[in-house]
Amino acid sequence: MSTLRITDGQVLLPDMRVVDADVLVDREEGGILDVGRDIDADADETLDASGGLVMPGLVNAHCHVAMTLLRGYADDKPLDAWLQEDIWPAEAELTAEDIRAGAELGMLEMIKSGTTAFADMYFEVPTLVDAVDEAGLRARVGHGVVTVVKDDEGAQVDIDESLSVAREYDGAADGRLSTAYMPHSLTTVGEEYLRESVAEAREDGVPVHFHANETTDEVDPIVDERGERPLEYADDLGMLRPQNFLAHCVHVDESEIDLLATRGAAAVHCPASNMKLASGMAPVQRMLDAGVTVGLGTDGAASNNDLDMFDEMRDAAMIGKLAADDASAVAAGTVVEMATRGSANAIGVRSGVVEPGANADLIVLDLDAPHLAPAHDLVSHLAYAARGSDVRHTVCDGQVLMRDREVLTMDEAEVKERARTHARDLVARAEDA
Ligand SMILES: N[C@@H](CCSC[C@H]1O[C@@H](n2cnc3c(=O)[nH]cnc32)[C@H](O)[C@@H]1O)C(=O)O
Ligand SMILES: [Zn+2]
Repeated sequence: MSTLRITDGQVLLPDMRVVDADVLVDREEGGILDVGRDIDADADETLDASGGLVMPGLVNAHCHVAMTLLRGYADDKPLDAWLQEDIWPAEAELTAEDIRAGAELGMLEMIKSGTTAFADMYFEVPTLVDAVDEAGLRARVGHGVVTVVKDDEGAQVDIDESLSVAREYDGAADGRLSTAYMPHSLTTVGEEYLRESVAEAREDGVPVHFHANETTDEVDPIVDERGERPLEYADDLGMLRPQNFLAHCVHVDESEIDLLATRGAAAVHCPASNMKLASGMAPVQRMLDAGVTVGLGTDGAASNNDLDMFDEMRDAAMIGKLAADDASAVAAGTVVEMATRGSANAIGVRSGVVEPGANADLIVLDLDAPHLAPAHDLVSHLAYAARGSDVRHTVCDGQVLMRDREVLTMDEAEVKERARTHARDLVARAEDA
């Protein structure tokens, strides 16, 4: 066996207690072996965590990672106009090389800000799979399907692509990659297409991930046309099942919250995107109280505009209190749980906790910054004061991806330069089209 020992730090345990301990990791299997003060083992590699907090890597449960290329390209518009006027025309020009450049930039940002696993809905999944493999992260990936603007043949091609990449790449990158079938939303994919394709995914045991109840503009037409709530419709289509996870869930009523809880489908809260597009305030505390699994995601960088999950935790706590009109709602421990175990459960990976048997997806946060002094309560700091730039080391699947703020799996300067070039050319093509 080959081992990694993370030494001399404090460790955040699954019950949110912080203790002085080392963590021993199996580098080959990529799992956590032991957590404790007196582990009796010589390790092949060590990582110094003195003055730091060892904690689970954050899990970004809803993202479009290559959208980093469109960061700052179109802001200050509601969802509909933003997608139709700016984002979709630009995305129509995307090439596989663009996706690769954008995905590498996004993963560089994730590794540097302490995210070790993510769920991604986008195009050119085989290219993303390669990029994830090289970056060393863990991901559940899928091809986003939109049928409404396509003829029947085009719609079928899109669906087949999504189902076939889900089948083909599950378990790739030494098991760090998993997949899902990803119809974009209940309004952008037609009913018959959804009914058939979701049944097919289910037969194959493939999870389903989609955007749901993000804006009232998306909810109202379903209610008007069908006389039922969107999640009742989704349930009728077989889309609310335990492995499945829904992005946003902003405008959900009590009956829909109950449906999520009883069916066991997870919600992924995306507070920054919901605020920026003025989509609304998700009833996060009510979903948690009802027993819904809630994860946390950034959504794409074009509606956030970064992929820093520490930012997202703070946003979730803040908007969660406003939504509940209660300062005790969505408390510090709740958002930390949401960004770690909640997200991991939502996307179906055994990460998000520092305990023996879990995936060795860990980060070490440097506690030395002025904004982290004094240290009355480290869980409070994680939710309200820490930043992605406080992350010192990042480990995924037992491999050190960043040591002392140096990313080992990518050339940072090259990745940034390539992304700048691809973004500039992409926007020029979109504006010529
Ligand atoms: N194959 C589809 C693409 C779907 S990928 C997923 C899509 O989600 C879009 N997207 C990004 N953020 C959001 C959001 O907040 N709500 C809904 N869609 C979003 C993103 O721009 C991308 O087009 C097609 O042919 O158009
Ligand atoms: Zn999204």
